[in-house]
Amino acid sequence: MANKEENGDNSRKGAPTKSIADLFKKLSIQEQPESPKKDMKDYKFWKTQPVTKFDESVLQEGPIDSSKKTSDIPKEPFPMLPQFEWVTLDIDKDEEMTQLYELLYDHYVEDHDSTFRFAYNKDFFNWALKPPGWNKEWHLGVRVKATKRLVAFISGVPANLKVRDHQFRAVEINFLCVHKKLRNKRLAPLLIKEITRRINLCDIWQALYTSGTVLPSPITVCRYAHRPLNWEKLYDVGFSALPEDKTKAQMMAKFAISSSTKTRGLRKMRQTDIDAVFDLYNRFQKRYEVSQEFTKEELSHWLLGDAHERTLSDSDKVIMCYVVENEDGRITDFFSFYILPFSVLNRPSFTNLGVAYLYYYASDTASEAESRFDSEATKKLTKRLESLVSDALVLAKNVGVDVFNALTSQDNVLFLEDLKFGPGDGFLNYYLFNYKAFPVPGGFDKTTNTYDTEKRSGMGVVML
Ligand SMILES: CCCCCCCCCCCCCC(=O)SCCNC(=O)CCNC(=O)[C@H](O)C(C)(C)COP(=O)(O)OP(=O)(O)OC[C@H]1O[C@@H](n2cnc3c(N)ncnc32)[C@H](O)[C@@H]1OP(=O)(O)O
Repeated sequence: MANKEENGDNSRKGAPTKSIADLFKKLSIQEQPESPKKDMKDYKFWKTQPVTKFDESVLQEGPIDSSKKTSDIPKEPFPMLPQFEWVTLDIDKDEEMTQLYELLYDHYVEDHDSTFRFAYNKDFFNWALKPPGWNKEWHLGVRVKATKRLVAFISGVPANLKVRDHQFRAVEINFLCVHKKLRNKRLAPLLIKEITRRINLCDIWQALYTSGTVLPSPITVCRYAHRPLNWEKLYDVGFSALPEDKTKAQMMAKFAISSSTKTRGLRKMRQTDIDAVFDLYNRFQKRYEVSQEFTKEELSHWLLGDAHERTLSDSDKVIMCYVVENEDGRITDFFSFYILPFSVLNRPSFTNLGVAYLYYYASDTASEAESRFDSEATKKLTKRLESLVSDALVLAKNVGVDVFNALTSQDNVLFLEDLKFGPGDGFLNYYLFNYKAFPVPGGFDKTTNTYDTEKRSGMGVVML
């Protein structure tokens, strides 16, 4: 397993100042799960919301408050502070898309010395915010009345969730952001209440969201892992450091990636594969405790992107999906990853750092096994996932990705260590709004601080 040293934390030689784990932590994607949380009574906003309390033991799964009907929901927006106004952002308009991009670029991330930033772009937002059934009303912003400047945002997209045997309509909430100068003024609770109102009016009462911040109460916590693909560049931009006892050549050799893929029958997914991929996805995801039930149209969007995305060259794509077609023409596996680069500031030699995130995958391998945890089935699946994800690393590197990230969710812990993903320092909390659920394994063991290959994770959903 690549440890902190190998990823460069703490033991530094020369210029680099950050490690991969450190950087992603600073970018506030994550936070230690043990980070001090307040007493429940001090969550002035969250204690008023239908969420599981920290010390509450869940006896039965299901909605927390199912008493409300759409007719009970106010038709008018919540009152806004006098200098500000609500705005429903129209990201089909270039100007409004740019405002969103600028807000998030400057204020969403928290790299303290501002060397790296998420390089969001229009294609990414079109993919992330406009899946089938998207609702403009759920792209909610706040503007300064006098200048019309966009200073806060929150978004929701529709999702059908399955928590164990229960399926329900929900939304996924993402990109909550308040301008740095307006922090700690209770704008976030207002945004959350207003988006809840707009979603409730559509007769939807549950939501899934993730955050690095500890809130009442995570249903699971997953850990990030990082796999350097271009160690030398990561070193040059100050992203990775050189351990005292290693040479640059040794580090490059350690993280070397072959230039071609190995799986026979591997090719890009096409629209015509959707029936087979849909079937594979459903059979594979059934094995998890929390999953998302897609329509074929939704799955096409999430794996192939929208019509515009499909015309982009590989190096500009946001989402990439590959299938394995066997000799009989049957699709046996698929995997996907999405790309969200960082801008590198103050470094003349590089302007961008390619970052990919493992997304959905499925395999026929061992699918006939009665239990997900059957030992023979696990062995076979481990081997298969190792080959598939190795190929994903090759493909990502070929389109300019420098570091490949994965969580400990899905079945990822089966291959992370062997494929040299270094465990990150940070964690991602998953939350359900207005739904009580038993805890879900997150894929790492807090007591031994290792990937939990025994229980693995029950979280099948990948959030952006
Ligand atoms: C049915 C439909 C339901 C739909 C809604 C479902 C719920 C969706 C929930 C949202 C899911 C978002 C998913 C993502 O996008 S997670 C990404 C969050 N964004 C960032 O980290 C970007 C940088 N940070 C910021 O822009 C601000 O610091 C934010 C906006 C995060 C808070 O702004 P600010 O720092 O100026 O604070 P405040 O004075 O306005 O408000 C303070 C209150 O806000 C609570 N707080 C702090 N951080 C978060 C957080 N990440 N999720 C939920 N609540 C959070 C905090 O505990 C306190 O409440 P309480 O402690 O007093 O109780």
